[in-house]
Amino acid sequence: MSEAQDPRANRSDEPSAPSPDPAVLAELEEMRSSIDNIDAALVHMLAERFKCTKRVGRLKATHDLPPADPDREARQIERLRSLAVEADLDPAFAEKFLNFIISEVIRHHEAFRG
Ligand SMILES: O=C(O)C(=O)C[C@]1(C(=O)O)C=C[C@@H](O)C=C1
Repeated sequence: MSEAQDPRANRSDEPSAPSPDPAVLAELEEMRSSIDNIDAALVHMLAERFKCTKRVGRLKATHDLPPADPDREARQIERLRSLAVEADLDPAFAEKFLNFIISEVIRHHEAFRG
């Protein structure tokens, strides 16, 4: 998107925002550093999960089992929704996130079957 199209771009006829207090910037940097650590942990955890599900996919393909198991998914969703509530995370978001991951896993499982 060009600067002209970007609604967040600073318009030349508007004064620029005052520079924030250095203490505010330091706090923002500290929080961003934690966010970066958490994002890295998420990537590593997802990589481990996909290593497991690739083994499951190979096993299912070898033994001619169906890629998807809706009963297992229903139990996973139920469990994650309840964990989300306990953790003060939106359960609908937790469910969407799990479904997003599982749909990618099923795509991998189907590719194993050829
Ligand atoms: O447990 C399985 O049977 C899997 O294939 C793994 C998995 C998952 O990613 O958790 C993926 C697809 C199934 O529908 C259910 C669960």
